[in-house]
Amino acid sequence: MEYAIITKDLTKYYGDFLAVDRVNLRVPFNTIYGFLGPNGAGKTTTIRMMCGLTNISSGDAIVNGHSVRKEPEKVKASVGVVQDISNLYPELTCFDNLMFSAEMHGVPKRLRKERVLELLEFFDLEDKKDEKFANLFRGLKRRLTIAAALVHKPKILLLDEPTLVLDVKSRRKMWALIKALKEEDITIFLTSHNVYEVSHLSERVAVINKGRIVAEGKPSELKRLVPYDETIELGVSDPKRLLERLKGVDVIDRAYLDKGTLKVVARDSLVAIEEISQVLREEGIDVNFMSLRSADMEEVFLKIVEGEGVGRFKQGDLHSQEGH
Ligand SMILES: Nc1ncnc2c1ncn2[C@@H]1O[C@H](COP(=O)(O)OP(=O)(O)OP(=O)(O)O)[C@@H](O)[C@H]1O
Repeated sequence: MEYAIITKDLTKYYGDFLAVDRVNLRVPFNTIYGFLGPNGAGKTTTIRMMCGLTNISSGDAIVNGHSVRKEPEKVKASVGVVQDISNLYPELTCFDNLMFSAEMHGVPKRLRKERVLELLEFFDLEDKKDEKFANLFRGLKRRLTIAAALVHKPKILLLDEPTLVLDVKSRRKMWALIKALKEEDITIFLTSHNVYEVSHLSERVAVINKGRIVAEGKPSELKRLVPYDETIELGVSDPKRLLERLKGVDVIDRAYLDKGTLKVVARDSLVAIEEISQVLREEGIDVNFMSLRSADMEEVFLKIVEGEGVGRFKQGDLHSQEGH
């Protein structure tokens, strides 16, 4: 099988500090590949090495068939990269930002406008064309930043924490866009520290902790290891009444009371929140708090390290892929 990205003992030292330790990954073409890890695990550093934004200390990455060490220019032409901080200009309009990005990426002048309009349409930003980047809401800013990384039609998109600090709705919109990009034959390598997000979006997942890959496999294998469902947590004036009313709601899988807090697990949390809000209004129940949480990374690592029900989802599985 041909791979979009192969890393071979990819390693990074910052001075004496080992930030990424012999990482070996294989990302097939036309997949969404999730790279999961807590803060400081080495996700950003790995992405930056993959596209030549930071030097590799040892090992190499082969991206779209090109070695980052030997052919960095070919790698740069093959990838779009979106880091957590946007590189766009606040005072420029969306259109001008994309035009400038097209120029920077070497898109021939005669093709730029057409490409930019195409991207504005794809990212549902046509009505923001003449709006300054600074005036956009966060979710739209993130969308435009991704659009800017795609001006040169790269085959591979590296996305660093694409939904960090987005609200629930913007996050869902971003997920839909990421899936739509895959349909355009773009391979997506995305980092996240959100277990639910990575499991929901990706076809394969690698887990990194303290610079080392601790597990690799399919999300279903990860799910066996850690229950990563999102839970809606509610503090309300009449939890029993609310619980009773939620029993017949189709999208809700489980609802239960835990020390006075109502916990709800649903197939689609966003739809469930809308349904719950409706019931709250109808019943005149007051809300003290409502939050959404998924399994945190600490739980994930404890389970992986303890080897609880690890099954095939292990570092070893990574090597067994090579035979296929
Ligand atoms: N320029 C640098 N100089 C020294 N140490 C660095 C540098 N950049 C990152 N590090 C360290 O390397 C480790 C990995 O950082 P990295 O940013 O790659 O992690 P991450 O998984 O992306 O985390 P986050 O989600 O917090 O960005 C961290 O311990 C970080 O403090």
